[in-house]
Amino acid sequence: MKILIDENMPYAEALFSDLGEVISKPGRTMTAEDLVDVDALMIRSVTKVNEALLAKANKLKFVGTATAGQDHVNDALLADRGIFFTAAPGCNKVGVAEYVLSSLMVLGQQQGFSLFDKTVGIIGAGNVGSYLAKCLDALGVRYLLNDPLKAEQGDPRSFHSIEELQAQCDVITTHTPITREGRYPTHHLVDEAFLAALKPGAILINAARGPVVDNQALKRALQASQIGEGKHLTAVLDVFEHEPQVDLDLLPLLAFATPHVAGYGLEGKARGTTMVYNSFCEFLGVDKQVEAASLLPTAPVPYVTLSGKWDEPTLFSLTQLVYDVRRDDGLFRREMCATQAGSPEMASAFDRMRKNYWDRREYSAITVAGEPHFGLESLADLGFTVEERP
Ligand SMILES: NC(=O)c1ccc[n+]([C@@H]2O[C@H](COP(=O)([O-])OP(=O)(O)OC[C@H]3O[C@@H](n4cnc5c(N)ncnc54)[C@H](O)[C@@H]3O)[C@@H](O)[C@H]2O)c1
Ligand SMILES: O=C(O)[C@H](O)[C@H](O)COP(=O)(O)O
Repeated sequence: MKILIDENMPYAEALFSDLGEVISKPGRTMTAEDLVDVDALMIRSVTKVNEALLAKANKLKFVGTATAGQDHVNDALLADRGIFFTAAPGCNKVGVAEYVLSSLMVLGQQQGFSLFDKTVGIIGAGNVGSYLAKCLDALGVRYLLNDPLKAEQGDPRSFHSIEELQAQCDVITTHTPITREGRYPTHHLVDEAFLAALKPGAILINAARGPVVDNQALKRALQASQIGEGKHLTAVLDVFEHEPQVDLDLLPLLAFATPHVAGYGLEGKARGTTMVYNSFCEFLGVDKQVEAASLLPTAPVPYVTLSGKWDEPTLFSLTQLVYDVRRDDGLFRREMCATQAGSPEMASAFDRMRKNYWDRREYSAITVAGEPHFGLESLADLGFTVEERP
């Protein structure tokens, strides 16, 4: 059996080699030719599964994407051809939420505000949005949820309109799929009118899909904001319209910019790979299942002892010890600015940074020890492993 995998899928080569012959290729440039005689295809978001890719897929029975987003896969086409399809919903929700928290805490330090005083608007209350809400609950930070689809499905949480978010929220963060049809399309959900209705000083974060935000409208709004016209806005983008190409006029206007790595924790990638692996084993009727946690190394700083009840600066230190968005932002800007807009070198640099991504961890990789009254419960709710000491 031949199994074709994206080379940017940690742990996949070792796991899938147990089940067949593994061929590993860059996901973005896979072609129809690569699928000749291939039985199973394991991908990430950069491989478009469409008519063109499947044109020579004479043996394909299974496609697995180790990602939450599924917009790169024509699932109706796979169903038509009787090809089994599976994804990894929720695999990287923790990483994305920790990306948002890092961005807000660093911005708080730079702009002189406390996250605890802010109201956060979460657009899209699925896996990522709900996990972020859980983290904000742990910290006691106010938030409003917007998700008309969940509201219509009878989700018992309290949902708010976009207008309510725009009027009340200091931060708006998008966690929807990219959709162009239906009653609630998300393509350019954040457009000129959306931006004009934000509170002065608002922060916008997009770690969903690039085209959820109209990048040209955002650029105009940020340019106006910079020369003191319009309202003062701050924007953080992990995803871009037309990536791996990046608008070099937009880049300097962003507070933080990263190459679609918000969900790139080692845990998230291991979960994505094992979810697809486990599903493939079930599909084959093979009695094997792998726990993502069993694949993970110990974190570089696995244990921290608190000397007292944590406060905001301690929370900053603890969370940034795991993930500081400035690390990715700095490297990304250097890499992008060394290339020409629209060039193949820019696309290569974008993908290289993702392929060679560092071993980022989630809060759970650190055990925080302290006395019971040090506020360990909220840290546990935030995702840290905690150890109570008498
Ligand atoms: N940057 C990254 O690394 C990264 C990582 C994970 C996911 N993502 C992206 O984020 C998206 C969300 O991830 P998830 O795991 O939470 O997906 P999910 O499917 O669990 O949740 C998406 C939610 O968005 C809601 N939604 C759809 N259209 C909406 C609209 N118009 N307005 C408000 N809400 C709407 C859905 O009802 C659903 O509850 C993914 O589809 C993917 O595109 C990016
Ligand atoms: O949808 C997701 O899960 C993420 O956006 C995505 O997986 C990011 O990583 P990639 O698949 O592009 O490597």
